[in-house]
Amino acid sequence: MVSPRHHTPRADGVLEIRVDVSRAPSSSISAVEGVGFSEDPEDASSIGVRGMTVAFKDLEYIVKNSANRREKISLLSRVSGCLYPGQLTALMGPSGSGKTTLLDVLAGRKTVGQIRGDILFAGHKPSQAFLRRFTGYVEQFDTLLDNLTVEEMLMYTAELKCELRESLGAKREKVAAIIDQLALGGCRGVRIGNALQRGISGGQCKRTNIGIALVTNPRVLFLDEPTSGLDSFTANEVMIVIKMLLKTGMTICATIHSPTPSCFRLFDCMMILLRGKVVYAGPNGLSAIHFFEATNPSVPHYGQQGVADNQAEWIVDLTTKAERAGLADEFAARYAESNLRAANEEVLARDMAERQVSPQILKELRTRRATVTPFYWGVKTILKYRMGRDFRDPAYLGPRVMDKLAVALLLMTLYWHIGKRNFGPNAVNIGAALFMWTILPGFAAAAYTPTLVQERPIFYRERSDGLYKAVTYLVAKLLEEVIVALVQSLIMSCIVFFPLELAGSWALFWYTYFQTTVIGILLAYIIAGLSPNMDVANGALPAFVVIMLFFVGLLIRPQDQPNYWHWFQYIDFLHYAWVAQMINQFEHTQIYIFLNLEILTFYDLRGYNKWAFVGYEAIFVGVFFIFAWLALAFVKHQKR
Ligand SMILES: Nc1ncnc2c1ncn2[C@@H]1O[C@H](COP(=O)(O)OP(=O)(O)OP(=O)(O)O)[C@@H](O)[C@H]1O
Repeated sequence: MVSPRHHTPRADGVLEIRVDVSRAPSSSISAVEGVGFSEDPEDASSIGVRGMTVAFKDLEYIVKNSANRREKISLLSRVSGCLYPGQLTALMGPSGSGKTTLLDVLAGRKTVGQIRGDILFAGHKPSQAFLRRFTGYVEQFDTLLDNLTVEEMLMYTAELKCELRESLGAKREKVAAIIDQLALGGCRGVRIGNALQRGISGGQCKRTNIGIALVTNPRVLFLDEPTSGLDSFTANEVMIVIKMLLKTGMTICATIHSPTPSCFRLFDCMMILLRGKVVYAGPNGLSAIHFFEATNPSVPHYGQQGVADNQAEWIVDLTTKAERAGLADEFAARYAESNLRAANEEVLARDMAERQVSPQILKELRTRRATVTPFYWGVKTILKYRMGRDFRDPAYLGPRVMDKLAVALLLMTLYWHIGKRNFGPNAVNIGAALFMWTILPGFAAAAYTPTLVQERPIFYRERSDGLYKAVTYLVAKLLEEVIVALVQSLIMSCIVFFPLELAGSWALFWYTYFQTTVIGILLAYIIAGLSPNMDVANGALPAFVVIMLFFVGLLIRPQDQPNYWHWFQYIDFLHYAWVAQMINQFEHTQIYIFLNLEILTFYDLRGYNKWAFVGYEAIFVGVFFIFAWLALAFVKHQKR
């Protein structure tokens, strides 16, 4: 895109665009006057700059039309342009014009659709891992962990995103510098909070999100509506902070809908889209206004009475009205035929040419590793920052402990000393008590779905940022739950086993319950991973558990089940758990129930090894773990 430094206003106020291609940013050293930004880190380190030219040509983005799934539509049409180091570029246009779509395409964040055209970073096609590791993307909506303070959130990201060889001290210094740079010092120790429990302000949230993107010193920073939802003062404050980042030579591109005049002035260049087509690409401000006035004689003149009297408003008014009047194609055609476009194309041709870059940059551009920290480090860091806070949060512990405690107390009081009354019909009651004890972790698994479903935007953002792999997140979440389950199961099994005076091994009684809880957690993760939202998860989990209850063995004996349902008991982990508990209870007694049938014989369980059933159930831990991983890693609910 022709940079502002290549424009001169004429005496009559009309912008004359003089392109000196030989001086336009094009090679490894950009020719932005007076700045001398470099794409070579060796040079960069000496002058502290890190930008990179992003050139894109004839971009098309094709998706299935959501209004008619049999039809395909193009949301971007032949979009070409360039982003330069040390420059702040605005992507403007009315709502729905394709700004976020273009930003996502450039940043490699699209998960659906087909992209055509070329996108080059420093003249080279980047790997997907490069985009995750060396570019920053600030989403429109905040994706922060509300339990952490601002400083913890940044340290958490730094520990997951920076190379292990960087010391903790160096990461702390980096975070301190970011806090300073983003003027977050006043709230560094304040909890981020959420809509219900207020923490930091909206502007501080936005700056914390920017801080997260800055942790690894990105070469290119993409921001989606960085000022949306902020009052004009806070919006200006955030934009000034972004503008300051240009000092490092970073390449920055932000979508912006209706900027305040002060925000608008901070942009160096802009690209305006209408219905996915470029209608202007060039310097910001008067240059754009003069372009529209010169190419569309019918547009109201800037400064004319009754017309918006600030540049940003004039441009927003013009483009929005043009879009609503169905003039998007006409505006796009005028840009396509303009000298400005021809000049832009000439500069772009230079920017697209493959250039020599340092081996270090080439290595970055070709990297295949989006995540730099190893699996164990990821698990440790997630637990370090999240677990302590969660364990102190009653809203976290409550659903994991209280429901089980209530049922355990009910079992204790309802079946008090039942194990002592070892006669016929009472054995059926003992079997029922063991049944309730066995199925409790199945129903209680409902407590584990919300965390995964609600955290999904954060999980997707952190994965896109290359913080960890799906398996790291899964193991960390599971370990955190397993610690609670371990303590909870030890207490509950004592509350139930001893007051009921049950027979057999307490270890089996406890361990089977604990193992069933772990399988329940994994089942909840599978369902959370497959469900598009909480409503589906809430409906699916109890439905699945209820189906499993029928095949546990108590409600209908396996030998009485019709052949076509017989297979189900083998995939019902609760069946194995209950059988193990029943054998544990009755293997050394001979209690006769209906028709003088001994209880284990009645259920066809006599002669089996109880620990074998514990072992069969253990297979579900492995199988469900794999399913949970597949669901988290490959089922994409984010369609962008
Ligand atoms: N699958 C789809 N089928 C049809 N239209 C779609 C599809 N996906 C996106 N769109 C449309 O593409 C357009 C571009 O969306 P995008 O989010 O990029 O707009 P935007 O300019 O960023 O808008 P805003 O300023 O409101 O965020 C919108 O009009 C949207 O409705």
